[in-house]
Amino acid sequence: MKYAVYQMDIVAGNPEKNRKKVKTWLETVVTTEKPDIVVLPEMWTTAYTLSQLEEVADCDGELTVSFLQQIAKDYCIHIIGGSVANQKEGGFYNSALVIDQNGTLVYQYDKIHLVPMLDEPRYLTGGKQKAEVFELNGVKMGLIICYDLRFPELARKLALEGAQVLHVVAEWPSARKNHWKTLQLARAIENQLFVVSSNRIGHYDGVDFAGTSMIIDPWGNVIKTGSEDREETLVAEIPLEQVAQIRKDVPVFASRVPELY
Ligand SMILES: NC(=O)CCC(=O)C(=O)O
Repeated sequence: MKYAVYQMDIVAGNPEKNRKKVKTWLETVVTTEKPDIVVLPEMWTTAYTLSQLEEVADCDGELTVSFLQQIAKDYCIHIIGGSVANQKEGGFYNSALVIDQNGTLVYQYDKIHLVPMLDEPRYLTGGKQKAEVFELNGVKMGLIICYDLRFPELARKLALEGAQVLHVVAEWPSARKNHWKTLQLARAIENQLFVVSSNRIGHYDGVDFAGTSMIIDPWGNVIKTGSEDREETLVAEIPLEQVAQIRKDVPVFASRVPELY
């Protein structure tokens, strides 16, 4: 399975410009790299313009869902569509989207853990649905959003349900960039799966974002990593058979004794 990750800067509060930007990137990357699956960052249509949500948020995933569905069909690619500010059920959510190559919305996940350091609890409602695994090309996968990375029990639940790849879509600040790198490696190693992340670069409202998007194998080897401050595309094939191999060689799932902890 060949990945292309977009480590992008985001135009604050301008969904139209960001959709255009993503469309241009996709048109180029699909032609030059021919990926099976692409990954976008967190809140990529708006950035953290939380005080303007009434004006900039999607309504029930629109317009972004139909925009990504059309692209997925046109280019026959799977899209881990990052997340968008999303107005529904009387609140605003940070909703991540997964669209398959037929244009079907196969999974939507509303961020469960709202991040106090970026004021999310003041403006957003936390997700109420359980996080689940989803399948693309018959491969079980998981998806979490940024601050969720700090909660190992969430990634472990997805791994126990069979996820072989964990996607992390993020707007992680530079102030805590060593946490960003270390926690991604930890989630990959402890759960023996691939971690594929897309983090934004640039700044908004006095916050610098850390970039350093990553593709990590289940041994904790970094296959690809982005810079801290440049827009980039990370491209890599991931050898999925490594997941079964490491789980055989280092059988931590078989060694667990959850009834004692
Ligand atoms: N967008 C986020 O969830 C940021 C998370 C963060 O700043 C942290 O965990 O530290």
